[in-house]
Amino acid sequence: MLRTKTVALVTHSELLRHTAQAALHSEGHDAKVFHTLPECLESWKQSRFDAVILDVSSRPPRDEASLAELVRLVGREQVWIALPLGLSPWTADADSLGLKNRLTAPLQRTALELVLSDLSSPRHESPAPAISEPRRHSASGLILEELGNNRYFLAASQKMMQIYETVLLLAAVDAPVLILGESGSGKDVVANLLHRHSKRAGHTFTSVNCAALPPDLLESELFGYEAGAFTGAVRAKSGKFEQADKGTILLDEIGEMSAPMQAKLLHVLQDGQYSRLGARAPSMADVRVVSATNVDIETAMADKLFREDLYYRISTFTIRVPPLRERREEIPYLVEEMVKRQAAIFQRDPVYISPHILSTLQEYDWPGNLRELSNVVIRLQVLQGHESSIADIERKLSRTTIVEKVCPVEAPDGRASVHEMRSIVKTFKDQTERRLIQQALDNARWNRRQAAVELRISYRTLLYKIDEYHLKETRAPIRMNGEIEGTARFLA
Ligand SMILES: Nc1ncnc2c1ncn2[C@@H]1O[C@H](COP(=O)(O)OP(=O)(O)OP(=O)(O)O)[C@@H](O)[C@H]1O
Repeated sequence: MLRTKTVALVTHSELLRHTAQAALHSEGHDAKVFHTLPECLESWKQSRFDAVILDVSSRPPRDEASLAELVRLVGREQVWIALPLGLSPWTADADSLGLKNRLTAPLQRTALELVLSDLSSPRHESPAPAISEPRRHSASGLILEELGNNRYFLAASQKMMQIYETVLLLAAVDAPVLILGESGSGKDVVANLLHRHSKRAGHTFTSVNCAALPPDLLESELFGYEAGAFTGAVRAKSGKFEQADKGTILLDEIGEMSAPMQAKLLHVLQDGQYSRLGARAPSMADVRVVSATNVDIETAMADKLFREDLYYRISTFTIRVPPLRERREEIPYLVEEMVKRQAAIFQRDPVYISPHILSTLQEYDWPGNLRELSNVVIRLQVLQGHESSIADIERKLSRTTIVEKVCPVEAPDGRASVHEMRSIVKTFKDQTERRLIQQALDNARWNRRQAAVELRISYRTLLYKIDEYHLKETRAPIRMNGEIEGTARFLA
């Protein structure tokens, strides 16, 4: 049976205090919350706890001596430190004390769950160093795998960890895989990972964007051509299927492949043979075919835009990569990794990402997924964490909030028509205008001329607006003697 654990949390954040207590209690554990390290140390002397989480982002006073003492008493393995992204003096303390258990601030509930699952793991029965393996960083619970050319696969959410497990399973079988997901969500990365874990890893991984080329060009790109196969084909050229011999080919954006090309590809997949354009004899294709698309392939089939028989050929297994907005808990880890890599590229220190920026990044919906996130991180690195780097995102976020407030009910098809959008914008404009005018009038104690000057509109316009918005004096008028009507009566 799982033993109840007591986790000490050093934080200044009330929100985290509540989240942590709720998370720990719901799992049947105890939480002790302290504001400072000395308080935590003092309590340890009374009764011990199983782990300490130090939340540095809430800016507790820095206290190296107490931290060192706590680490000595509690044990390095039992201390987790939640560091903000980028450089922080606490990072140096954590380094010098050899603290390997690091979490990313602001702390999330999932991070607490990680600490708990780590506490329940066998390594805590017989303490062993928490040094991360090259691939799995058990302390922070993420998977980070290099794919070459500064590309990597990072998984820190349950959903992406499951994808990683699925990829390992599918890598062992040589069957076609179809990867679905929005643009920029990481389909290419997943295909690459699949290749690297397969027995084909020693051979080429290549990808072809099926939407980028017209059918004829795509055919020669995939299968190659012989000299003289068409005007301009001076020399023979190998195609991607040939170049990827014994390796893996990714047919990216397959959902947008033309009908004639779909028919040709189907033949290749059925017979395992392809022919260079103009060739007399076919060649054998020893290639694993992985396909990817962001098109809704089922709708494409229903609309007769995608062949059903081809679909069944390419989709023995299907992996759905979730959009970033469905795995927001991963954003701090992704940002940290991206910052680290961008800093190395720009030969600068990793930029400090403030908790405010990080929470903004976590709130945003990321229609461009990780590609968009990566661009924002580049901006942050170049502009040294200046908040202007995320001005666009903040604008889009506030726009969403306004629309949600003004039009909380979604249209049946989930979209708002142009007409609805106009009316939303007008409602919002009217509400704001009304509020501003009311405020100016109140400030001017309903002296209309003064309010008009303040609002920089004409007196006539103001009168018109008062009428239009049915504005009324909300304060009691001031009498000539300076007493407010009513108040004077009350006092009397
Ligand atoms: N799990 C991940 N870990 C680290 N980086 C990732 C991950 N997923 C995606 N990326 C990065 O995000 C960017 C977009 O990823 P990728 O090209 O794989 O997306 P995609 O779904 O294939 O996009 P498209 O549909 O536009 O081809 C790349 O820079 C990639 O390295």
